[in-house]
Amino acid sequence: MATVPNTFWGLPLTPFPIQRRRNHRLLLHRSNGPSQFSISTAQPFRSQFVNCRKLKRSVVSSAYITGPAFDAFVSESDPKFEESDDSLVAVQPIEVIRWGFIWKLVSRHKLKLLASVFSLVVCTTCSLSLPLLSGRFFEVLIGTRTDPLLELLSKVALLYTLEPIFTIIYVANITSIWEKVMSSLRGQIFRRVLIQKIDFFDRYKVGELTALLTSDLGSLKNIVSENTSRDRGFRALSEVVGTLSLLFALSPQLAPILGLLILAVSILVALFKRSTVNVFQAHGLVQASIADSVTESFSAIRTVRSFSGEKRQMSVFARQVLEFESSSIKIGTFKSFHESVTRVAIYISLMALYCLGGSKVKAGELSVGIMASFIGYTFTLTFAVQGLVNTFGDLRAALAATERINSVLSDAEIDEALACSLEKDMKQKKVHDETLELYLVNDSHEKKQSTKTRYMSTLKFGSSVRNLAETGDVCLEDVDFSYPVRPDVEILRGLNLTLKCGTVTALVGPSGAGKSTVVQLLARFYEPTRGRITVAGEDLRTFDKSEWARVVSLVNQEPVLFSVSVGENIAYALPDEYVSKDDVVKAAKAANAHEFIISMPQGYDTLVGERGGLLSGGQRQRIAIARALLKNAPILILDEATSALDTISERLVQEALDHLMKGRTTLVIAHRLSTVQNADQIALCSDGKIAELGTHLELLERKGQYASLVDTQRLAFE
Ligand SMILES: Nc1ncnc2c1ncn2[C@@H]1O[C@H](COP(=O)(O)OP(=O)(O)OP(=O)(O)O)[C@@H](O)[C@H]1O
Repeated sequence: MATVPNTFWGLPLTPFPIQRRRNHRLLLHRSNGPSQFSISTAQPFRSQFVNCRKLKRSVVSSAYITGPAFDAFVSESDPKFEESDDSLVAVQPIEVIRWGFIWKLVSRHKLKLLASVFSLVVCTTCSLSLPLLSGRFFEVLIGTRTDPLLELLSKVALLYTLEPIFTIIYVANITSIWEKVMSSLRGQIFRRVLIQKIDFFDRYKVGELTALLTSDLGSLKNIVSENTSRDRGFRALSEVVGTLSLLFALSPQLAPILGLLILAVSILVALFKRSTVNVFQAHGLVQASIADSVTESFSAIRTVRSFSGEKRQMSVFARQVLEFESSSIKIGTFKSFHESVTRVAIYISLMALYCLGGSKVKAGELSVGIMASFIGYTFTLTFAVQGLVNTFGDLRAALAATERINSVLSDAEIDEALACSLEKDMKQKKVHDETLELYLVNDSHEKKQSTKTRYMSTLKFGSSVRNLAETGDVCLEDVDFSYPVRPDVEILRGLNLTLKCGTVTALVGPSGAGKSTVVQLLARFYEPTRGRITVAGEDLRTFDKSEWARVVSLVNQEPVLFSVSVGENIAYALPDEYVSKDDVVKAAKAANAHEFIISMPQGYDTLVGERGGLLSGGQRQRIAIARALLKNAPILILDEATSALDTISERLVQEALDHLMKGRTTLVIAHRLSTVQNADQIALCSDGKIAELGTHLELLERKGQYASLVDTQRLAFE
């Protein structure tokens, strides 16, 4: 990684408008300095897509289509529906956390694994040798054994020295392996959430999704990180196995007693495991809802304040905390009950050992030393078994959490077109950031992967998408649409609309008519349930999704900014490319944003706060416009601001928008008369279709819905 001094964004200055620099293998990273970014040169990605070249090419004429199979407009053949084997594989859900996958991640660290196993064996051998030596020591003291005391003591001292040293080696290695596995899993889960279809985000709350990556994954992490001590996890398991083997070797008559003890405890563990599944699952859900409630309260703090809603939020939070409390108490009760029963079983076994072992010693069938060792081993076994019980409790919680993660992130909900685009981008090394190595684990079902890759090979991307978008009309043809969360409510019904290349189309209509829905379809957040969208006559679904995102700029009424600096927010226009400070400044100037940016304390380095909360509405708008200018996409979708901007701010925003719209195929959800009047065509959306289409004067003359909207000022005209 090299740091480029004296430049704000790190690259030589380039003329505006911004040219897309596909050859640069550079990415921005925030460095410590106030006004410079360090640049990482591209690291070659270890390709996870080894199957790509081996693909059958028999279906290259097909395209990957995420819409319904019955779409009569899709002329090209689609392997998803042609090849029954592959299609079956494609719809089988693959769990994001599978034991096979975890093992694959663990086995990447063979040396550390070997060191862990070796140190575990040494630690266990040391621990298990001590009761044996104690028995001998006892026999030497009472004179039944003649071993030199010093030799015995030095053996004990050696064990006391080795055990802590190998404990360090064991804990350090196993922790390091597991933390790396957890990082990969975190990455996989985050990626899996990111590539879900948009309606997934309509169904799950942010808090619930956050909980998957925090508390749920935390439970999985605890299986190892909370179980590295002597009386937990693998060490406990190895001590149980080792102790039992030693006991059987020392006294085959007494060992079954302790064997019974283990059996009793194991049965209890199994019963505990079965009885607590639901309790742990419910506990996880309550925990997630607490996270959700906190996120919601704090992110909507201004709304809470404005309604004096603090008491209500406190009451909602308190209800959830009390639920959490009662579920935690329930779990505690289960644990305590289980612990007591386990202890009773152990005490009974110990009593049996004292009685039986004592009588054998008295009868001369067992030496005092072995009996003493037995008592020592019984305690070792007691602690180890108890530790195992606790580990099983953690395992239970981890299994419940894993089940929750898998059920939420079933890959049936993945936006396959987006997933394919992302994979292709990484395959073609368009994304250059060594931190992304975290995601380069081939977790896919191989057969499914090859099906996906075949789809990928048929998508239009790169310059072909850009050329089509720059030269062709965008047409919505007979589009029907229902939101997946409400499939029975038809929002669009046979909507037809052509956005002529390089012109401005104003979309107007009453609230709830479906204007924003049209925008969401054009942005490909959703796919039409019937009909199609074409660009220069080509079905949009045959386009690579990421490439489509690169040729469309969306500017919302209330743009959301990231909680980074102003400059970084503008540079987000080209997230995978290197952006020079000059490019950013030019875009900001064209968006009438430069003056207010440089008047801020740290200029372009000023942080904008969460969701841009430290800026005014007009400033946020202008930064969003600068971002769109920098993106320089040929298609522009604009939701005009209705918020009460002051006159100066509104003029500045309007000028910036005029600049932005120039020469682009633009769809604007229009709220201002000036925008509507200046548009090349006006489309009136009503009842899920375009009811009227024409220029301002044409539509006024028609004296239809548009004319009455203008009369009643319901377009929020100036
Ligand atoms: N994510 C969603 N899931 C389910 N239904 C939705 C979703 N978004 C919008 N709707 C519904 O779709 C219908 C059309 O909404 P849309 O936002 O497209 O209207 P609009 O014309 O843009 O309205 P406005 O001018 O008030 O913004 C509404 O009835 C709305 O409730």
